Amino acid sequence: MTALASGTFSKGHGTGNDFVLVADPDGAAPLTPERVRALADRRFGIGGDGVIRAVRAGATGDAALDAAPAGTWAMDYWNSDGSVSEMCGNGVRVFVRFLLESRLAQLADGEGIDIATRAGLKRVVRRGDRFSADLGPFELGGDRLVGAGGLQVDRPGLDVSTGNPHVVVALAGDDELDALQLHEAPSLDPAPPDGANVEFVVPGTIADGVGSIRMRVHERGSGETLSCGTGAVAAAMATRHWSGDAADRWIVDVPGGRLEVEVDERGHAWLTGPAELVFRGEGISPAR
Ligand SMILES: N[C@@H](CCC[C@H](N)C(=O)O)C(=O)O
Repeated sequence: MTALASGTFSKGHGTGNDFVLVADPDGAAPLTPERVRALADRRFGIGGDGVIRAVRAGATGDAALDAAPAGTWAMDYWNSDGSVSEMCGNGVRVFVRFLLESRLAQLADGEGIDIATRAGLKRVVRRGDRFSADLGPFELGGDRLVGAGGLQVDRPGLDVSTGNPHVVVALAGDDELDALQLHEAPSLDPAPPDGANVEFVVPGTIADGVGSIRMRVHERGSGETLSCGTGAVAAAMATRHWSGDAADRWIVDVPGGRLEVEVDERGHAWLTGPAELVFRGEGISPAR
């Protein structure tokens, strides 16, 4: 078991999707899979669905992040199992909150900042205590069969890319959603080459141009989580597609709270919701 190394960290979450955040502006302390697993461990470490390093583009040691203009803040996102992902919608909003609270950036209400991610530059705008992220254009793909604990028969799922891969499955109603057992990863046939996050949704009503859905998610690299921002966008955009593009605004209720998704005139999907920091701490060296 790799113990925690010394250094300060923050713990934050967006609708219960929780992260350990560390600042490493000059890229002096790159993350490793072992260190990420130790930090994210809920019993032997701090605990989180993911670990995020704040580092300046040009110093990240990762070609996809270093492609951004030098000096841009880069979100080096890792899943709790020690794998990296291209993008995290809740993470990028919590990341900006972390930059502000750590005085690494300043944003007045309504102002935005570009953040480098492995899926390209993402603009995050402060709206009071809430943060909106422009996740850019999304892409709908083909179908694949999805099986999961509690589902009587496999269902078709729609591939959606929001920079990272998702498969969205529509269920018949709340009973079916509540009966799902997601401690094991859903089966995907055919299996996507890089794995996928899987969202199960129950479409609700559409009124006055606003649709609503309930969602549960099994995340690639983290298991079932209370929320997934890119997953909420994927779920809303799949449901929008199934509805014949009946609404551009969607309310997404997840076990950890509520997120909003809106498609703008350029076809970009915006994700809005809370971003909280809950504590800051000091790691203790294993040599102590
Ligand atoms: N929870 C995140 C997504 C994190 C990455 C995901 N598990 C993956 O591997 O793609 C979100 O809020 O988007």
